[in-house]
Amino acid sequence: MSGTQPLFLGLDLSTQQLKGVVISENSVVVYEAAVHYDKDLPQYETTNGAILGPGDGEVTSPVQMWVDALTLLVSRIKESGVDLSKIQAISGAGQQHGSVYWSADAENLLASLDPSQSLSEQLCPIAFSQARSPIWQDSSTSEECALLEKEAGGAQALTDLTGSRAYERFTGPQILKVYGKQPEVYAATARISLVSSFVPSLFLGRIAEIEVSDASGMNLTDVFTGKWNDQLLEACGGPELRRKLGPEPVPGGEVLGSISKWWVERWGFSPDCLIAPFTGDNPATVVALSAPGDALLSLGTSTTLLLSVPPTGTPPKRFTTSHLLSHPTTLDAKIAMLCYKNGGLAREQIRDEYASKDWDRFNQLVESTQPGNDGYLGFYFPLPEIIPPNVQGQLYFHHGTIVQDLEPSRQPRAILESQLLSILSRVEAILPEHAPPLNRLILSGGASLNPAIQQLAADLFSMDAFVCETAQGAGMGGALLAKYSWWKKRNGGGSFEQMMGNVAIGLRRVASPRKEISSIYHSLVPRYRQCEETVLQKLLVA
Ligand SMILES: Nc1ncnc2c1ncn2[C@@H]1O[C@H](COP(=O)(O)OP(=O)(O)O)[C@@H](O)[C@H]1O
Ligand SMILES: O=C(CO)[C@@H](O)[C@H](O)COP(=O)(O)O
Repeated sequence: MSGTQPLFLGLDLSTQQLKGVVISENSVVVYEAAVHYDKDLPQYETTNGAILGPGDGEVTSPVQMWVDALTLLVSRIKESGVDLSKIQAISGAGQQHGSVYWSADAENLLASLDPSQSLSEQLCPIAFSQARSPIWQDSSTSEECALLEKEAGGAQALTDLTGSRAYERFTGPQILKVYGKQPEVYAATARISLVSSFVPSLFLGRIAEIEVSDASGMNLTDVFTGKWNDQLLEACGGPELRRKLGPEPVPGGEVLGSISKWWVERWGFSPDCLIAPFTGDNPATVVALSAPGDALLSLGTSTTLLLSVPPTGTPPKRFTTSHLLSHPTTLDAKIAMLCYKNGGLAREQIRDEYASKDWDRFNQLVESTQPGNDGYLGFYFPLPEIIPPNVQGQLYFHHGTIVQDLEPSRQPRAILESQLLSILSRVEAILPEHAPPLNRLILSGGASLNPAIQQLAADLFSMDAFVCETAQGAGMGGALLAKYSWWKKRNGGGSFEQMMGNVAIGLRRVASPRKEISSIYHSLVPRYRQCEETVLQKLLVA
């Protein structure tokens, strides 16, 4: 497959799957594949890629499952006919915030991998001081968040410095929990990786540097310089944390090194294949699919709204209710983000309960009801939510008054409308003053190919909605970052935009807003806000 031309591999180790996108030099998708953790690796007994508990709010994933997923994915890519020796560079993305704890043996083991044995056999469990990694769905660190905000001088002060107030899922509070509550694990931990720096470590044969944009989801860096902040490091892990995290974060598109011998000898990769830093799945999607003026709605396990903030002389405002992230390839640019935990899985629960576990039936019900749902609104938070923080449960309203029940046929529309109205009610506030007005809605992630969701999103945000040729926006971003590292090495430098040149990633318009329906949604925002106030009073869990 793909003749003699150079290929680039982008991986995305996300919540439910590990995905891979192979692109050609002109950025066309040559092959995509995925390993679904629950289905393909059932021995790890995950549900939607994760394990809940044993502690309250704890959510983890087995590190060995991710190691096995990587080799299974590479075997699928190879079996499909892709010539692995043509892959010039590998980069990718990881679900944000999750952390991997390496033991003191890890560096040596990674450096001396034996091609006659599997990665899993050689690394698991000995290379890790914790067999399970806390992931972004974890909400067990409220105590640590309060401590960190106090240390930083309050929630706003921490937000001004790092781009976010302390969030339970952010890696700083997660590390503080290990430091404070499992001192023996902390002491046995030589290095800590993000999910995004864990995967390139397996390719490099050494522990990889953390990438600057994903580092800004830790509450440990200055969002403007991209550097570790000593006060925050000390607060989350004492004097040893700097060493455990490794060097200062690196920008995307750098060359970290070449692929290790294990991959060359066992799989047939070229010894010259470059390994570039992986970033977070959300920043990777921004890099691949959007520009300032786009609202990017990622509909994966989480639902996230991402805005690319162009460089400017004035630093953008930081809000305690949203995130500002460093940008993977442009130090002065930023990414504004809203993230919801109850996204895809909450929609799936409604599909299973009221639409016979079938998306077509779900869509029929959406289409058989009217925009605005005749005054009904539903709020759905099976897991403790991020926005609004720490609410859990379900609540229905009719014209702003709580009602006990909602007809089954109205449920699919109710969940879509309330999830998206939550974003609409916030998006204006997080758009920085100097950013261009929003004029395109880009959809990505598993639900982005659903036509009922496409139309409802276009109507609700009053923008044309577009999708990419692949729903794997983060994998595509990874592949482009891989190509960028290769291109930059060949050209002796240059920006990501220069590398992209005139080759725009193909976006297809899938829905256009209908004016009369958009105005119904806009008029619903005050009512939505009023109901959300009630939700905060009734469903707050912490
Ligand atoms: N036709 C569809 N309509 C709505 N949602 C869908 C559809 N197909 C898949 N999904 C959703 O996509 C989600 C997975 O998306 P994906 O972007 O792969 O997630 P992640 O990257 O977090 O692993 C699933 O939870 C599923 O609910
Ligand atoms: O926590 C966040 C962002 O802050 C999540 O968006 C994770 O990055 C997981 O992403 P998906 O697996 O849902 O794409």
